[in-house]
Amino acid sequence: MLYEIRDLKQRYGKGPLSLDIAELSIRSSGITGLVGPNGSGKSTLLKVLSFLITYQSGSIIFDGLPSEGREGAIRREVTYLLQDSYLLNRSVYENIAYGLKLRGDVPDIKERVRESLTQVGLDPEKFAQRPWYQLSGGEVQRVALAARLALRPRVLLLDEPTANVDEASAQLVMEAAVSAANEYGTTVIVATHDLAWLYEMSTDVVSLYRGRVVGSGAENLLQGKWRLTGGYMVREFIDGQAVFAYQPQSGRPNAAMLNSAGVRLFVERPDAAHDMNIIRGRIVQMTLERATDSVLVSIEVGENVIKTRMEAAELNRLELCPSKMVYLTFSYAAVRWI
Ligand SMILES: Nc1ncnc2c1ncn2[C@@H]1O[C@H](COP(=O)(O)OP(=O)(O)OP(=O)(O)O)[C@@H](O)[C@H]1O
Repeated sequence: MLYEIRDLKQRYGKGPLSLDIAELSIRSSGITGLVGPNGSGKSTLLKVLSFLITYQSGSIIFDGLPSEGREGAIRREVTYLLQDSYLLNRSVYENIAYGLKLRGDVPDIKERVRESLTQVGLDPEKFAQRPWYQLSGGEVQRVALAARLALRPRVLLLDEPTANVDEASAQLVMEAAVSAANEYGTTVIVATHDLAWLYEMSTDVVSLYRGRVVGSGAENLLQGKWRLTGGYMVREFIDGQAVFAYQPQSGRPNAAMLNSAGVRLFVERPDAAHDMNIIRGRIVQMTLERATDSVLVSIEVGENVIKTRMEAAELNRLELCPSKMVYLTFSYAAVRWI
């Protein structure tokens, strides 16, 4: 494991806790996707992992040793790419060479710049001497990534790296990050809403909600208005369908998680069963998931998307494909309160 976090609490000023993580491990050379609604703490966690901000309590073990007192040294091994990158007011070449020159330990800077430009899909002959203002938004983001890859970082932290770039650039950014993990053993951690990152590229997924780690990604967050009716919790969707769950044991329910493992799909309406939800939805996406080698199926139900994993053979047997209507079943007990 590269990071081992225990009992970490972080808040900005006198505000509420923005991170409250009992335990989280991030393995070396993997691609970890961070997922969660806006404000759930993804960017804050990236900043903590890069030691750019401090936390109030808890501990982080980095590479087997406590991080306390080593923050400066760790910061040199970690590099951080934001959603919108800024380049120095110089050529592409100078932007990438800058960090290498600061380090002073790279014998062939020219070659390293060429390699990293090629890695992000930019032809060095065409791009190296271009000034920054002759680049598109997607190219700026790729040059910024190339500048980080050139450093061969131990850890590459990416915060919504493909949110504001064209589709081709987004694909190249993803591929470059994956190749850094595979070729140089870089540990990649990416905060994103992009399902392709999360389920095609990631080897691990961490789900955050209100600063806490609530699962490993394929859980479904059923936010919104739940009401208590006849001893059950009920959540109505805009299409008139409703989902039932047992009441939480204690405390006020915030949001509900439905683990994808509890969801089954049928083409024909299955028979009703005791304390079992049966709802209808449309398949909107199917993604081969690298980490598990199964297929993640996303089904739209009212204003929600519910995800479930299936074996490819089972998908073929049921002849499922995007746009097909299906029935989903899950027991009332499959809904967990967080
Ligand atoms: N500099 C700051 N000062 C005060 N509060 C902050 C600061 N940055 C973030 N927060 C708060 O910390 C919480 C977590 O925010 P964070 O940006 O980490 O979430 P996020 O999951 O990255 O959200 P998004 O997907 O919108 O980027 C939020 O409640 C946010 O308002």
